[in-house]
Amino acid sequence: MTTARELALQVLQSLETGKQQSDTLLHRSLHHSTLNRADRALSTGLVNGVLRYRLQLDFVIAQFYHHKLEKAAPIMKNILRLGVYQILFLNKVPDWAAVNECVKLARKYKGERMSKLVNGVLRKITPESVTLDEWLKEKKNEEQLAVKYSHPQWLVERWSAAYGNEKSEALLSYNNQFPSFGFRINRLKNSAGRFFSDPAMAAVMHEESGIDNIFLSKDFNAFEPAVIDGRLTVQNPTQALACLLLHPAPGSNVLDLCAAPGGKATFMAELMENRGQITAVDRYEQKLEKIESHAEALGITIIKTVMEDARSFMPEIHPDAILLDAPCTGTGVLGRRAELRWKLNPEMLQELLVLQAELLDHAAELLDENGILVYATCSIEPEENNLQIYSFLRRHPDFIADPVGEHLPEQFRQSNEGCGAILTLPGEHPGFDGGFCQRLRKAKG
Ligand SMILES: C[S@@+](CC[C@H](N)C(=O)[O-])C[C@H]1O[C@@H](n2cnc3c(N)ncnc32)[C@H](O)[C@@H]1O
Repeated sequence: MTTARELALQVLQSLETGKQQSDTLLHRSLHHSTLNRADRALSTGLVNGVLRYRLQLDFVIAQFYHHKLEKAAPIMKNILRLGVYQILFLNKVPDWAAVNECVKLARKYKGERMSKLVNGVLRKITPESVTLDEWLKEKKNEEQLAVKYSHPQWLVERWSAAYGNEKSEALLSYNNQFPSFGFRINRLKNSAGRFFSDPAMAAVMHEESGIDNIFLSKDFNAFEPAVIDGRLTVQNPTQALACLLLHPAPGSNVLDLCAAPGGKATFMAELMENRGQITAVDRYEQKLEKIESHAEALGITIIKTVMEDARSFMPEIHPDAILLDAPCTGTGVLGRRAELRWKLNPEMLQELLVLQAELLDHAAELLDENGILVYATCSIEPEENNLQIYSFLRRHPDFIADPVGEHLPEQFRQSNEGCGAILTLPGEHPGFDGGFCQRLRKAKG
């Protein structure tokens, strides 16, 4: 039988070669396993922990491993990472148990000689023998932070430059915490009062997010049945802000240019009381199927999906409003997507900036006078957010920033009223991911 640690190792190994995300792989492996609840939680915690802390774990292993770690087989690195993660971060697992289990895995997958090597390295690693501060004290500040919070150094340097050292350290720390889930109550089927009059739902730990009909909870499983039957949608409150900024009226005609998997399209349909039309464009057929099944579960009938490149899509009539939730680096959601921080690089950012500008330019052409354009990202990089908008406004003097309006919670209205933009940094507002949204209006047709 596959143990919790072996399952975690298998998921980590699949990530080395495949293109799928860790949560998809974990979900699939757990679905087919016979592990009990505690072991499932252990596998999940190990995969997420090893992915997040990879840089720090490798730094620690390198102090005790007397060969070139880069040259070790990926499975050896992953077994060592699993061992060190348990020793340093999981207080409930005794060190000897962590070591023994990793030695067994090394024996099974790499033979006796490698199991001895794993044993030799892991036995030397204890919370006392790991003196990170001492090892790092000669390094420059950004390098220290990169290892301490296990983030790529180029990102640490960007955030220190953009937000200063203190804020940047708070962001790094937040990204290693277990974030809450946001749940949106489907107002087409329910009110918040009615939803929580169900004693099974009321009994689960949850808190208000500050946005009507959206609450936060760490307990995904307890709310899953309500997600399946369409009373709830999983949505972080930051994602909801972009829809509230647009706030389409019932009966209006909205174009959602990068729509899948449909979290925002379905929220806009709920705000529109399922009256009017939302054209949901995305490039990928499989992703559009997700919007369709999502809308069906929620009882939404006004979303029409279109598979096309949003840089050339031409609607039959000009819409009243466009939501452009652009592809982005996702640096506002690194706490939620454990491996994403290692997949990003500065070249990718440059490519995305070009794509975002092209999408914005095409969206601008599709609006008539007084048409509304809301641009959103789940990034906290200024180039993808306010700087992207400054360039857009320079290229399109017919657009102006539009006030954020009364549909937003008070805390987001205060300082943002005039500029029409909201930036949330991860952890700054409890439960809110990082992200950006901007409301623009075409002043001249
Ligand atoms: C940030 S996600 C959108 C999330 C979505 N708005 C939601 O709330 O669920 C960006 C989407 O843009 C799509 N995309 C990327 N490039 C595109 C393009 N050139 N044309 C249309 N869609 C594109 C991706 O497939 C992805 O689904």
